[in-house]
Amino acid sequence: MFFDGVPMAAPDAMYHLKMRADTDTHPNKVDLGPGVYRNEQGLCHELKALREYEVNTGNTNYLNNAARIVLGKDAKILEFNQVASVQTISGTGAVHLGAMLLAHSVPRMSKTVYVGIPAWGNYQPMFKLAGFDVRTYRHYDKSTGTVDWDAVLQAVESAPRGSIFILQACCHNPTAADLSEEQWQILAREIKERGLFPFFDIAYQGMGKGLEEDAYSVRHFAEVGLEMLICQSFSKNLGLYGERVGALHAVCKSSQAAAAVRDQLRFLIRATYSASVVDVVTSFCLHDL
Ligand SMILES: Cc1ncc(COP(=O)(O)O)c(C=O)c1O
Repeated sequence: MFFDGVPMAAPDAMYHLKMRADTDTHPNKVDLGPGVYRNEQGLCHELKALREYEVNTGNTNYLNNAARIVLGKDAKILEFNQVASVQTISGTGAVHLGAMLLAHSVPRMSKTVYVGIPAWGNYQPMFKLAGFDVRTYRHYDKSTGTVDWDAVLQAVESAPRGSIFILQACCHNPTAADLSEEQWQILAREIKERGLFPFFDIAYQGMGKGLEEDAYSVRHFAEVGLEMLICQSFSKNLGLYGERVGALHAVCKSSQAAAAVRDQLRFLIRATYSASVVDVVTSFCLHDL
């Protein structure tokens, strides 16, 4: 009786495409959907960029290494304990937890989120579920095949103070159109001046120009002193899709603020899926980078 009136949920184009691909019986079928490629031996392809990266800290702690990979080995904010990091259920779990944190645990946070379109299809449903008002602007100019920079700037200039901007740090999904370093610098300046909040998603670090170059935006924003969230996925770059390995980092202004944000994240994780499983699947991968 209660469930009788439940309508079907909104269709998901990706899900239907996957269903059709799964049932396709073509003998030469190749599934490129999940963004994890296998080599001739059927093993996950390891990226050179990752193999070359060394975490010379002598520290095998997963979260510490994950933070160093995205923020840089010598990031001052890490030294000063200004970053609250938690393990998440991959990149998607990081975006979800980040949205929950901003919605429920940060009293001063705005309820308005900006997303440049086209975008990864999960941002809008996740932020709407968390109670945000999602506004869109044009990220991509089809006629030039590049970022619609004027539209990006216009969105930033017209957004109410405190608005959240979802930013893909590299390898933009689905357009592959990334901002240049100079554009990231301008954007950081604008975001800072206008009191906006950057919400970074980095799901492909190492798969664009290189592990360090792909994190330029995040590191620059940290360097100029912006608070932000960073959603990190190791699904594609470490070939750990099935294991759901990710992290959420909150860059704060002080170690005291970071401790409080970490505690709020602990609370949200406990209320959602109980615990983070740190150092189980992952430490061996990151240790060997
Ligand atoms: C831009 C972007 N962010 C986040 C994710 C989520 O990644 P994960 O598979 O680690 O949940 C994806 C996956 O396709 C993505 O393309």
